[in-house]
Amino acid sequence: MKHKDGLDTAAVLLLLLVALVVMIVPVAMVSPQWLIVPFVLVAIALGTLWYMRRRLRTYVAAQLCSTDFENSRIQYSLTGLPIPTMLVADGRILWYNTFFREKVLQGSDAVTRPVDRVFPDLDLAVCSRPHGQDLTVGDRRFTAYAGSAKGSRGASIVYLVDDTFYKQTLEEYTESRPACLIIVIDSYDELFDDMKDSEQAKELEAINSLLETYIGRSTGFLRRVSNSRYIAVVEERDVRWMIQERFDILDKVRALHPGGLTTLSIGVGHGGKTLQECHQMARESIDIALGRGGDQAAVKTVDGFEFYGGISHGVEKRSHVRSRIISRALCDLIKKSDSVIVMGHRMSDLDAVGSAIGALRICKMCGVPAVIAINSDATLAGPLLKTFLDAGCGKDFITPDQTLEVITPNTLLIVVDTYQVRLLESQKIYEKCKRVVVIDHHRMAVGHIDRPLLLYHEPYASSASELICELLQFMPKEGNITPLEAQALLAGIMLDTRSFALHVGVRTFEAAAWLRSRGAQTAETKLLFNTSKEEYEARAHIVESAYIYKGCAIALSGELDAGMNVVLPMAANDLLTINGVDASFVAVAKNGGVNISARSMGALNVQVILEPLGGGGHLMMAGAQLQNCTLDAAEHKIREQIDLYRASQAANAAAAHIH
Ligand SMILES: Nc1ncnc2c1ncn2[C@@H]1O[C@@H]2COP(=O)(O)O[C@H]3[C@@H](O)[C@H](n4cnc5c(N)ncnc54)O[C@@H]3COP(=O)(O)O[C@H]2[C@H]1O
Ligand SMILES: [Mn+2]
Repeated sequence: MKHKDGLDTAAVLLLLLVALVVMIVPVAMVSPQWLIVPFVLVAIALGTLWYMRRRLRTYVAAQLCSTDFENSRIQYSLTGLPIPTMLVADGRILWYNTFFREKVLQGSDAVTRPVDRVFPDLDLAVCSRPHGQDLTVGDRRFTAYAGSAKGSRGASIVYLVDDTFYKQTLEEYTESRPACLIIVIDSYDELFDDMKDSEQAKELEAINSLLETYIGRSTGFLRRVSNSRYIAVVEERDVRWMIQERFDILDKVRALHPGGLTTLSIGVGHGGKTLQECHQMARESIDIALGRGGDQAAVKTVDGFEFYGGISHGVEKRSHVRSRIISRALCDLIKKSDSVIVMGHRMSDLDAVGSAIGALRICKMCGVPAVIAINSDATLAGPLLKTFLDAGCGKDFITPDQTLEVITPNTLLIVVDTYQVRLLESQKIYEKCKRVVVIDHHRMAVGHIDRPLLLYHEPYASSASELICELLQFMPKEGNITPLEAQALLAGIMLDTRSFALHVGVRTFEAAAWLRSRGAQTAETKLLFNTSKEEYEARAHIVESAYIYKGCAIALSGELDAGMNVVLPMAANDLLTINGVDASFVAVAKNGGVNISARSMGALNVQVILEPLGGGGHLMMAGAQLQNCTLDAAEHKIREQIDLYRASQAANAAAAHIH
């Protein structure tokens, strides 16, 4: 019936056309003004054609795609093929078989229509490749293959293989891969110890119901496995939205208390081959999340770790018992060694050298030969080193290369004040020493020393010197540190706490009091921080040039004279004393790169801000060294990270407001 309509229309149109031609010639000759009539008629004809194009197409399709093929062997061979097939020429659809009409076009017609209108995603060039092209039409999924049709010039044949089932299955497979989450309530014991049972129950119920709703959104389940620990097994699709929402459960739990008392840490393992592997990855992730101070999510991926959150202060969580155990274990390890090398981070500072001196004392008390490996020409602790050299302790300090000859398989390396391989004073020593101990207080970051024999890592301690003090206090009184050594350790603590202003806990004062009892003089210690007049001037100059951006002081400076490195961190400290400054960033050009020192009063986490730039450190003290970078680029990067940080802070405040 439809086809007949099409035929009628065509006949009518043809008649109209003939009538037109017959009319135009005499009219044009006699009275040209009447030419308007044929033009109107042409317009009507075209309009009708446009209006009827659908039916016309159906008609043409019926003519072309019918089952009689007097003229085409291609069509003949393709019609019987049980695969949807079409012929395309000059970007238009020329022909298709009945399967195509039914399966792909759902019974409608598309002959003569442009291919890119009917299938906007179809790319013939891509289809011609061996793997074809993925094509979605309606709710069906196809793979389209194309080839040139022999015998019909320039035309291509397009086959569509309907693999909806396989593609959906594959998608479902990837989406439903297992993933594991380990969730820990940070400082659970400290938090719940002083609470009444009823308060505990209320607190737990709030956390539980938040967690249950969160995991309830997923396809998986949640189990509490110990007082402070939960395990959730979910699917890849869930991890995706969790990452997309940047684990906002952290914010919700933090918002339970105005002061952010309750926080969570989450370790995520996904993408592993088995559930077991994912669980292992989640365990590694939670370790690093806790090692960085908690209140954050760590996700282990193939390329390493990614971190989300982590904007609040950690809660101090240490015990004397642990220090005693570590102290004994360290002594055992030292006594089992032929020799010990103590080493800090590159560009050693008072804390690195001070804690190294303390560690050296432990070795001496264990009766094992030991040295400190240090580059005395690249140090920020010049005055301290000089004091020791003047006191006749020169043989305790040797350059890293000199130690290489004496290293045996039984040499112990004690790394202090850093946990990162790339920041070590000497990579060579690290590579050569099989047995390593790490004593550090920095938040853990990617690229840390792998599997040390012993790890004394307390992100809540003020300094490495404080940690060493704790260990020394469990050693016998006789033969313990000398007054000069006590001074070195005190200097280390004072440096990292900015003279007891920041990051001090009860334990810091305990350590300082003990050092005092061992003969450390505060006034003399303070002298170790003195600088030359030139350094003082350079520092004042940098401070002068600073400007405030979103509550952060930013100062830039060209290259400083050699040996003036200490000016950079000192200027950053100075800037913090300005009213209304939450954090300071000082960037100084150095050997074609830029060194950055950042300090904060605690309202901002400068570690989080500098980590994307390849730096790190602490909540209140961080640094970064950018290679091949101009000052302008460094400034831009710093401001970019401040923007991001401030934005996430604002988002957090909003979340806290809702609760
Ligand atoms: N690429 C990177 N990746 C990961 N972490 C990185 C890093 N670059 C720097 N850091 C960390 O950031 C912290 C701050 O470094 P910054 O050089 O500003 O500041 C250092 C040091 O330059 C500064 N300093 C040294 N002598 C000083 C003095 N006489 N007066 C004032 N400050 C001094 O005291 C700070 C001691 O900080 P601390 O050793 O605990 O921790 C350091 C360092 O370990
Ligand atoms: Mn240090």
